[in-house]
Amino acid sequence: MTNTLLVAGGRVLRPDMTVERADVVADRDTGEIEAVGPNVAEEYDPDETLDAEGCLVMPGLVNAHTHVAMTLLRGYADDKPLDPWLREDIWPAEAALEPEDVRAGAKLGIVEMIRSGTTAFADMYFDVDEVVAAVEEAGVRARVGHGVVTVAKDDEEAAADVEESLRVAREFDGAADGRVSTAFMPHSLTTVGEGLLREGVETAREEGIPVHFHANETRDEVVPIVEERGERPLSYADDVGMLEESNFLAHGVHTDDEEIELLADRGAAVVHCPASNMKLNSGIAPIQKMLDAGVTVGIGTDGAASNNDLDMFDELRDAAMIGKLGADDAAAVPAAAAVKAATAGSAAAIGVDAGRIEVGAAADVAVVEFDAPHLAPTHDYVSHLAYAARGSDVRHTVCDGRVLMRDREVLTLDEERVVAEARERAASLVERAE
Ligand SMILES: CSC[C@H]1O[C@@H](n2cnc3c(O)ncnc32)[C@H](O)[C@@H]1O
Ligand SMILES: [Zn+2]
Repeated sequence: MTNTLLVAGGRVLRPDMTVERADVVADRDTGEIEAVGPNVAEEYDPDETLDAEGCLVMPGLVNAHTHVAMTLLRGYADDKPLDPWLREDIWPAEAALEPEDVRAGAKLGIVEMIRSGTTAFADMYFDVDEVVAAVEEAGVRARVGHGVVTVAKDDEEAAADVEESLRVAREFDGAADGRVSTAFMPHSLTTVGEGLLREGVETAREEGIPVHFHANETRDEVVPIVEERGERPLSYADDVGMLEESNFLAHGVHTDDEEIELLADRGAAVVHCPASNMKLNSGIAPIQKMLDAGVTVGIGTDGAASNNDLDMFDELRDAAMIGKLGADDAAAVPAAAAVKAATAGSAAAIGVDAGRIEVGAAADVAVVEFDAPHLAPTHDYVSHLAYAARGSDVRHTVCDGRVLMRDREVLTLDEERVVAEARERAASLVERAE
Protein backbone atom coordinates (compact mmCIF):
# COMPACT_ATOMS: atom_id res chain seq x y z
CA MET A 1 0.00 0.00 0.00
CA THR A 2 1.37 3.42 -0.90
CA ASN A 3 1.26 6.29 1.50
CA THR A 4 -0.74 9.01 -0.26
CA LEU A 5 -1.66 12.65 0.09
CA LEU A 6 -4.79 13.87 -1.67
CA VAL A 7 -5.27 17.50 -2.66
CA ALA A 8 -8.98 17.55 -3.29
CA GLY A 9 -11.63 19.73 -4.85
CA GLY A 10 -9.50 22.41 -6.46
CA ARG A 11 -8.65 23.61 -9.92
CA VAL A 12 -5.25 22.58 -11.19
CA LEU A 13 -2.76 24.59 -13.23
CA ARG A 14 -1.42 22.25 -15.90
CA PRO A 15 2.02 22.61 -17.56
CA ASP A 16 0.45 24.19 -20.67
CA MET A 17 -1.03 26.90 -18.39
CA THR A 18 -4.59 25.66 -18.79
CA VAL A 19 -6.71 25.22 -15.68
CA GLU A 20 -9.04 22.30 -15.01
CA ARG A 21 -11.05 20.97 -12.11
CA ALA A 22 -8.98 18.09 -10.76
CA ASP A 23 -7.66 16.32 -7.69
CA VAL A 24 -3.97 15.64 -7.21
CA VAL A 25 -2.62 12.49 -5.54
CA ALA A 26 0.95 12.41 -4.25
CA ASP A 27 2.84 9.25 -3.39
CA ARG A 28 4.59 10.18 -0.17
CA ASP A 29 7.02 7.26 -0.39
CA THR A 30 8.47 8.36 -3.73
CA GLY A 31 7.67 12.06 -3.29
CA GLU A 32 6.12 12.10 -6.76
CA ILE A 33 2.74 13.03 -8.18
CA GLU A 34 0.89 9.77 -8.77
CA ALA A 35 -2.35 10.93 -10.32
CA VAL A 36 -4.06 14.10 -11.55
CA GLY A 37 -7.63 14.19 -12.79
CA PRO A 38 -11.25 15.13 -12.16
CA ASN A 39 -12.28 11.89 -10.49
CA VAL A 40 -9.05 10.34 -9.23
CA ALA A 41 -9.95 10.93 -5.56
CA GLU A 42 -12.53 8.11 -5.83
CA GLU A 43 -9.76 5.61 -6.55
CA TYR A 44 -7.76 6.34 -3.39
CA ASP A 45 -8.09 5.98 0.34
CA PRO A 46 -5.57 8.72 1.19
CA ASP A 47 -3.53 8.90 4.39
CA GLU A 48 -3.91 12.67 4.42
CA THR A 49 -6.16 15.12 2.58
CA LEU A 50 -5.84 18.83 1.87
CA ASP A 51 -8.99 20.75 1.03
CA ALA A 52 -8.50 22.81 -2.15
CA GLU A 53 -12.12 23.93 -2.66
CA GLY A 54 -12.09 27.45 -4.14
CA CYS A 55 -8.33 27.18 -4.68
CA LEU A 56 -5.88 26.84 -7.53
CA VAL A 57 -3.42 23.98 -7.15
CA MET A 58 -0.19 25.07 -8.82
CA PRO A 59 3.38 23.82 -8.84
CA GLY A 60 5.40 25.04 -5.87
CA LEU A 61 7.27 28.17 -6.91
CA VAL A 62 11.01 27.81 -7.42
CA ASN A 63 13.22 30.67 -6.25
CA ALA A 64 16.16 30.04 -8.55
CA HIS A 65 18.62 32.50 -7.04
CA THR A 66 18.87 33.72 -3.49
CA HIS A 67 21.18 34.12 -0.51
CA VAL A 68 18.61 32.90 1.97
CA ALA A 69 20.42 33.83 5.20
CA MET A 70 20.56 37.45 4.03
CA THR A 71 17.14 37.83 5.62
CA LEU A 72 19.19 38.91 8.66
CA LEU A 73 20.32 41.95 6.63
CA ARG A 74 16.84 42.89 5.35
CA GLY A 75 16.60 46.67 5.60
CA TYR A 76 20.18 46.98 6.86
CA ALA A 77 21.42 48.92 3.83
CA ASP A 78 19.16 50.34 1.13
CA ASP A 79 19.17 52.81 -1.72
CA LYS A 80 22.66 52.24 -3.11
CA PRO A 81 23.91 50.62 -6.30
CA LEU A 82 25.43 47.13 -6.18
CA ASP A 83 29.13 47.84 -5.79
CA PRO A 84 29.07 50.38 -2.93
CA TRP A 85 26.21 48.46 -1.31
CA LEU A 86 28.33 45.29 -1.20
CA ARG A 87 31.64 46.94 -0.32
CA GLU A 88 30.48 49.58 2.19
CA ASP A 89 27.66 47.71 3.91
CA ILE A 90 27.00 44.07 3.09
CA TRP A 91 30.47 42.54 2.96
CA PRO A 92 31.60 44.20 6.24
CA ALA A 93 28.45 42.88 7.94
CA GLU A 94 28.92 39.41 6.44
CA ALA A 95 32.49 39.35 7.77
CA ALA A 96 30.93 39.26 11.26
CA LEU A 97 28.56 36.36 10.46
CA GLU A 98 28.67 33.33 12.72
CA PRO A 99 27.40 29.90 11.61
CA GLU A 100 24.40 30.22 13.95
CA ASP A 101 23.45 33.45 12.16
CA VAL A 102 23.36 31.62 8.85
CA ARG A 103 21.15 28.90 10.36
CA ALA A 104 18.76 31.47 11.88
CA GLY A 105 18.63 33.59 8.71
CA ALA A 106 18.09 30.53 6.54
CA LYS A 107 15.21 29.33 8.71
CA LEU A 108 13.60 32.76 8.58
CA GLY A 109 13.92 32.87 4.80
CA ILE A 110 12.56 29.36 4.42
CA VAL A 111 9.53 30.13 6.62
CA GLU A 112 8.86 33.15 4.43
CA MET A 113 9.18 31.03 1.30
CA ILE A 114 6.95 28.22 2.59
CA ARG A 115 4.30 30.79 3.55
CA SER A 116 4.34 32.18 0.02
CA GLY A 117 4.28 28.83 -1.81
CA THR A 118 7.96 28.38 -2.66
CA THR A 119 9.07 24.79 -2.35
CA ALA A 120 12.58 24.90 -3.85
CA PHE A 121 15.39 27.41 -4.11
CA ALA A 122 18.98 27.82 -5.22
CA ASP A 123 21.29 29.35 -2.64
CA MET A 124 24.80 30.79 -2.80
CA TYR A 125 26.29 31.62 0.57
CA PHE A 126 28.73 30.72 3.35
CA ASP A 127 28.42 28.08 6.13
CA VAL A 128 26.47 25.89 3.74
CA ASP A 129 26.16 23.10 6.32
CA GLU A 130 23.88 25.46 8.27
CA VAL A 131 21.74 26.14 5.19
CA VAL A 132 21.51 22.38 4.55
CA ALA A 133 20.45 21.78 8.18
CA ALA A 134 17.69 24.38 7.80
CA VAL A 135 16.53 22.84 4.51
CA GLU A 136 16.49 19.40 6.08
CA GLU A 137 14.41 20.52 9.06
CA ALA A 138 11.99 22.63 7.01
CA GLY A 139 11.32 19.94 4.40
CA VAL A 140 11.96 22.11 1.33
CA ARG A 141 14.21 21.38 -1.64
CA ALA A 142 17.38 23.35 -2.49
CA ARG A 143 20.44 23.49 -4.68
CA VAL A 144 23.11 24.97 -2.45
CA GLY A 145 26.70 26.09 -2.80
CA HIS A 146 29.55 27.97 -1.19
CA GLY A 147 30.13 31.31 -2.92
CA VAL A 148 33.75 31.87 -3.91
CA VAL A 149 35.34 35.33 -3.82
CA THR A 150 39.09 35.46 -4.42
CA VAL A 151 39.71 39.20 -4.82
CA ALA A 152 41.49 40.73 -1.81
CA LYS A 153 42.65 37.27 -0.67
CA ASP A 154 46.19 35.92 -0.77
CA ASP A 155 46.90 32.97 -3.07
CA GLU A 156 46.52 30.37 -0.35
CA GLU A 157 43.23 31.75 0.97
CA ALA A 158 41.86 32.14 -2.55
CA ALA A 159 42.71 28.55 -3.50
CA ALA A 160 41.18 27.34 -0.22
CA ASP A 161 37.94 29.18 -1.04
CA VAL A 162 37.68 27.39 -4.40
CA GLU A 163 38.45 24.07 -2.70
CA GLU A 164 35.77 24.77 -0.09
CA SER A 165 33.14 25.32 -2.79
CA LEU A 166 34.07 22.03 -4.46
CA ARG A 167 34.13 20.21 -1.11
CA VAL A 168 30.68 21.52 -0.20
CA ALA A 169 29.35 20.50 -3.62
CA ARG A 170 30.67 16.97 -3.16
CA GLU A 171 29.67 16.56 0.49
CA PHE A 172 26.08 17.77 0.47
CA ASP A 173 24.83 16.50 -2.88
CA GLY A 174 21.89 14.20 -2.09
CA ALA A 175 21.52 15.35 1.54
CA ALA A 176 18.10 15.61 3.20
CA ASP A 177 16.84 12.42 1.52
CA GLY A 178 17.83 13.76 -1.88
CA ARG A 179 16.13 17.14 -1.49
CA VAL A 180 19.50 18.88 -1.45
CA SER A 181 21.62 19.15 -4.56
CA THR A 182 24.69 21.30 -5.00
CA ALA A 183 26.75 23.41 -7.39
CA PHE A 184 30.18 24.98 -7.62
CA MET A 185 29.49 28.69 -7.09
CA PRO A 186 32.09 31.26 -8.13
CA HIS A 187 30.54 34.59 -7.06
CA SER A 188 31.09 36.38 -10.40
CA LEU A 189 33.45 36.84 -13.33
CA THR A 190 35.06 39.88 -11.67
CA THR A 191 35.35 38.66 -8.07
CA VAL A 192 37.14 35.40 -8.87
CA GLY A 193 40.56 35.50 -10.55
CA GLU A 194 40.91 33.83 -13.93
CA GLY A 195 43.38 31.08 -12.99
CA LEU A 196 41.38 29.76 -10.06
CA LEU A 197 38.11 30.21 -11.94
CA ARG A 198 39.39 28.01 -14.76
CA GLU A 199 40.74 25.40 -12.34
CA GLY A 200 37.54 25.26 -10.28
CA VAL A 201 35.23 25.09 -13.30
CA GLU A 202 37.33 22.38 -14.91
CA THR A 203 37.18 20.24 -11.77
CA ALA A 204 33.44 20.83 -11.50
CA ARG A 205 32.96 19.78 -15.13
CA GLU A 206 35.07 16.66 -14.68
CA GLU A 207 32.99 15.66 -11.67
CA GLY A 208 29.62 16.56 -13.19
CA ILE A 209 29.01 19.38 -10.71
CA PRO A 210 26.86 22.25 -12.08
CA VAL A 211 28.18 25.82 -11.91
CA HIS A 212 26.19 28.81 -10.69
CA PHE A 213 27.43 32.43 -10.74
CA HIS A 214 26.37 36.09 -10.99
CA ALA A 215 26.93 37.59 -14.44
CA ASN A 216 26.27 40.79 -16.42
CA GLU A 217 24.46 42.30 -13.46
CA THR A 218 25.64 45.92 -13.77
CA ARG A 219 27.25 48.03 -16.46
CA ASP A 220 30.15 48.67 -14.04
CA GLU A 221 30.84 44.94 -14.00
CA VAL A 222 30.65 44.49 -17.79
CA VAL A 223 32.80 47.47 -18.88
CA PRO A 224 36.09 46.41 -17.24
CA ILE A 225 35.78 42.89 -18.64
CA VAL A 226 35.25 44.26 -22.14
CA GLU A 227 38.11 46.75 -21.72
CA GLU A 228 40.59 44.29 -20.24
CA ARG A 229 39.75 41.23 -22.30
CA GLY A 230 38.36 42.68 -25.49
CA GLU A 231 35.39 40.34 -25.25
CA ARG A 232 31.93 40.29 -23.66
CA PRO A 233 31.56 38.65 -20.22
CA LEU A 234 29.60 35.67 -21.49
CA SER A 235 32.16 35.03 -24.22
CA TYR A 236 34.74 34.83 -21.42
CA ALA A 237 32.41 32.61 -19.35
CA ASP A 238 31.97 30.37 -22.38
CA ASP A 239 35.71 30.10 -22.86
CA VAL A 240 36.06 29.08 -19.20
CA GLY A 241 33.36 26.43 -19.71
CA MET A 242 30.67 28.05 -17.57
CA LEU A 243 27.80 27.94 -20.08
CA GLU A 244 27.18 24.19 -20.04
CA GLU A 245 23.60 22.97 -20.01
CA SER A 246 23.50 22.23 -16.29
CA ASN A 247 24.86 25.67 -15.40
CA PHE A 248 22.86 28.75 -14.49
CA LEU A 249 23.73 32.37 -14.02
CA ALA A 250 21.94 35.05 -12.05
CA HIS A 251 20.87 38.39 -13.55
CA GLY A 252 22.09 38.67 -17.17
CA VAL A 253 20.89 42.28 -17.17
CA HIS A 254 23.47 43.72 -19.57
CA THR A 255 23.45 40.89 -22.08
CA ASP A 256 23.74 41.72 -25.76
CA ASP A 257 22.20 39.84 -28.70
CA GLU A 258 25.32 37.76 -29.35
CA GLU A 259 25.50 36.71 -25.72
CA ILE A 260 21.83 35.71 -25.84
CA GLU A 261 22.56 33.54 -28.88
CA LEU A 262 25.50 32.01 -27.03
CA LEU A 263 23.29 31.17 -24.04
CA ALA A 264 20.68 29.61 -26.30
CA ASP A 265 23.31 27.63 -28.13
CA ARG A 266 25.13 26.33 -25.04
CA GLY A 267 22.03 25.72 -22.92
CA ALA A 268 23.00 27.60 -19.75
CA ALA A 269 20.00 29.13 -17.99
CA VAL A 270 19.45 32.69 -16.81
CA VAL A 271 17.81 33.49 -13.50
CA HIS A 272 16.04 36.83 -13.73
CA CYS A 273 15.95 38.82 -10.46
CA PRO A 274 13.75 41.80 -11.34
CA ALA A 275 13.20 43.28 -7.87
CA SER A 276 16.90 43.25 -7.00
CA ASN A 277 17.72 44.73 -10.41
CA MET A 278 15.24 47.55 -9.82
CA LYS A 279 16.26 48.23 -6.22
CA LEU A 280 19.99 48.40 -6.97
CA ASN A 281 19.20 50.25 -10.24
CA SER A 282 21.19 47.61 -12.10
CA GLY A 283 19.02 47.77 -15.24
CA ILE A 284 16.36 45.73 -17.02
CA ALA A 285 17.25 42.25 -18.31
CA PRO A 286 16.15 41.52 -21.91
CA ILE A 287 13.94 38.64 -20.84
CA GLN A 288 11.57 38.59 -23.81
CA LYS A 289 14.57 38.47 -26.18
CA MET A 290 15.97 35.55 -24.18
CA LEU A 291 12.65 33.71 -24.29
CA ASP A 292 12.39 34.34 -28.04
CA ALA A 293 15.89 32.93 -28.51
CA GLY A 294 14.99 29.78 -26.56
CA VAL A 295 17.07 30.50 -23.46
CA THR A 296 15.83 28.76 -20.29
CA VAL A 297 14.71 31.57 -17.99
CA GLY A 298 13.97 31.17 -14.29
CA ILE A 299 13.13 33.75 -11.66
CA GLY A 300 14.78 34.47 -8.31
CA THR A 301 14.43 36.97 -5.52
CA ASP A 302 18.17 37.39 -4.89
CA GLY A 303 18.86 38.06 -1.20
CA ALA A 304 16.34 39.77 1.08
CA ALA A 305 18.71 42.72 1.49
CA SER A 306 18.22 43.75 -2.16
CA ASN A 307 14.54 42.89 -2.62
CA ASN A 308 13.47 43.09 0.35
CA ASP A 309 11.32 39.94 0.58
CA LEU A 310 11.41 36.36 -0.67
CA ASP A 311 7.86 36.30 -2.04
CA MET A 312 7.95 34.79 -5.54
CA PHE A 313 4.50 36.19 -6.35
CA ASP A 314 5.99 39.69 -6.08
CA GLU A 315 8.83 38.54 -8.25
CA LEU A 316 6.78 37.11 -11.05
CA ARG A 317 4.63 40.21 -11.13
CA ASP A 318 7.78 42.35 -11.30
CA ALA A 319 9.10 40.14 -14.11
CA ALA A 320 5.92 40.59 -16.15
CA MET A 321 5.80 44.35 -15.51
CA ILE A 322 9.45 45.24 -16.03
CA GLY A 323 9.61 42.90 -19.04
CA LYS A 324 7.18 45.23 -20.82
CA LEU A 325 9.15 48.33 -19.93
CA GLY A 326 12.41 46.72 -21.02
CA ALA A 327 11.00 45.61 -24.37
CA ASP A 328 8.89 48.78 -24.77
CA ASP A 329 6.03 46.43 -25.56
CA ALA A 330 2.97 45.72 -23.42
CA ALA A 331 2.78 42.24 -24.97
CA ALA A 332 6.26 41.28 -23.71
CA VAL A 333 6.62 38.77 -20.84
CA PRO A 334 2.89 37.99 -20.66
CA ALA A 335 1.35 36.47 -17.54
CA ALA A 336 1.77 32.85 -18.69
CA ALA A 337 5.45 33.40 -19.53
CA ALA A 338 6.12 34.86 -16.09
CA VAL A 339 4.29 32.02 -14.31
CA LYS A 340 6.13 29.43 -16.40
CA ALA A 341 9.46 31.09 -15.64
CA ALA A 342 8.78 31.05 -11.88
CA THR A 343 7.82 27.36 -11.94
CA ALA A 344 9.03 25.09 -14.77
CA GLY A 345 11.68 27.59 -15.96
CA SER A 346 13.23 27.99 -12.53
CA ALA A 347 13.07 24.24 -11.90
CA ALA A 348 14.86 23.55 -15.19
CA ALA A 349 17.41 26.28 -14.46
CA ILE A 350 18.44 24.81 -11.13
CA GLY A 351 18.01 21.21 -12.25
CA VAL A 352 15.17 19.91 -10.09
CA ASP A 353 12.45 17.69 -11.52
CA ALA A 354 9.64 19.92 -10.26
CA GLY A 355 7.75 23.02 -11.39
CA ARG A 356 4.84 21.20 -13.02
CA ILE A 357 1.73 19.35 -11.89
CA GLU A 358 2.12 16.15 -13.83
CA VAL A 359 2.32 12.45 -13.03
CA GLY A 360 5.93 11.55 -12.19
CA ALA A 361 7.01 15.09 -11.31
CA ALA A 362 8.03 15.97 -7.75
CA ALA A 363 5.00 16.39 -5.51
CA ASP A 364 5.83 20.05 -4.83
CA VAL A 365 2.62 22.03 -4.73
CA ALA A 366 1.22 25.41 -3.66
CA VAL A 367 -2.51 25.69 -3.06
CA VAL A 368 -3.62 29.28 -3.66
CA GLU A 369 -6.92 30.52 -2.24
CA PHE A 370 -8.91 32.61 -4.69
CA ASP A 371 -11.62 34.06 -2.46
CA ALA A 372 -9.89 37.30 -1.42
CA PRO A 373 -11.35 40.59 -2.75
CA HIS A 374 -8.21 41.35 -4.76
CA LEU A 375 -8.75 38.10 -6.72
CA ALA A 376 -12.38 38.76 -7.65
CA PRO A 377 -13.71 38.30 -10.24
CA THR A 378 -11.67 35.45 -11.67
CA HIS A 379 -11.74 35.85 -15.43
CA ASP A 380 -8.33 34.25 -15.79
CA TYR A 381 -6.40 32.31 -13.14
CA VAL A 382 -3.02 32.76 -14.81
CA SER A 383 -3.55 36.52 -15.09
CA HIS A 384 -4.27 36.65 -11.36
CA LEU A 385 -1.18 34.61 -10.51
CA ALA A 386 0.99 37.10 -12.38
CA TYR A 387 -0.72 40.40 -11.67
CA ALA A 388 -2.92 40.16 -8.58
CA ALA A 389 -2.08 37.26 -6.26
CA ARG A 390 0.14 37.62 -3.21
CA GLY A 391 2.19 35.17 -1.23
CA SER A 392 -0.32 35.48 1.59
CA ASP A 393 -2.98 33.93 -0.68
CA VAL A 394 -1.20 30.58 -0.38
CA ARG A 395 -3.21 28.29 1.89
CA HIS A 396 -1.21 25.02 1.79
CA THR A 397 2.35 24.20 0.73
CA VAL A 398 3.58 20.69 -0.06
CA CYS A 399 7.09 19.51 -0.87
CA ASP A 400 8.11 15.97 -1.74
CA GLY A 401 4.55 14.90 -0.88
CA ARG A 402 4.85 16.26 2.67
CA VAL A 403 2.60 19.04 3.94
CA LEU A 404 4.84 21.90 5.07
CA MET A 405 2.02 24.40 5.62
CA ARG A 406 -1.62 23.55 6.22
CA ASP A 407 -4.25 26.29 6.40
CA ARG A 408 -1.46 28.90 6.68
CA GLU A 409 0.19 27.16 9.63
CA VAL A 410 3.79 26.16 8.97
CA LEU A 411 4.15 22.65 10.36
CA THR A 412 7.85 21.91 10.03
CA LEU A 413 9.32 24.95 11.77
CA ASP A 414 8.16 26.85 14.83
CA GLU A 415 7.48 30.17 13.13
CA GLU A 416 7.39 32.30 16.29
CA ARG A 417 10.69 30.91 17.51
CA VAL A 418 12.30 31.26 14.11
CA VAL A 419 11.32 34.93 13.91
CA ALA A 420 12.42 35.66 17.50
CA GLU A 421 15.76 33.96 17.01
CA ALA A 422 16.38 35.76 13.73
CA ARG A 423 15.64 39.11 15.37
CA GLU A 424 18.13 38.35 18.16
CA ARG A 425 20.86 37.10 15.85
CA ALA A 426 20.39 40.06 13.48
CA ALA A 427 20.71 42.54 16.35
CA SER A 428 23.94 41.03 17.64
CA LEU A 429 25.33 40.59 14.11
CA VAL A 430 24.87 44.29 13.42
CA GLU A 431 26.45 45.17 16.78
CA ARG A 432 29.49 43.04 15.99
CA ALA A 433 29.74 44.52 12.49
CA GLU A 434 29.79 48.15 13.67
C1 LIG B 1 30.05 34.75 -1.71
S1 LIG B 1 28.47 34.27 -1.18
C2 LIG B 1 27.37 35.29 -2.13
C3 LIG B 1 27.65 36.76 -2.00
O1 LIG B 1 26.82 37.45 -2.90
C4 LIG B 1 26.46 38.67 -2.31
N1 LIG B 1 25.33 39.24 -3.03
C5 LIG B 1 24.09 39.45 -2.60
N2 LIG B 1 23.35 40.00 -3.57
C6 LIG B 1 24.16 40.13 -4.63
C7 LIG B 1 23.99 40.65 -5.92
O2 LIG B 1 22.85 41.15 -6.35
N3 LIG B 1 25.04 40.62 -6.76
C8 LIG B 1 26.22 40.15 -6.37
N4 LIG B 1 26.45 39.68 -5.14
C9 LIG B 1 25.44 39.67 -4.29
C10 LIG B 1 26.18 38.27 -0.90
O3 LIG B 1 26.13 39.40 -0.08
C11 LIG B 1 27.34 37.34 -0.63
O4 LIG B 1 28.46 38.05 -0.20
ZN1 LIG C 1 22.78 37.16 -5.85
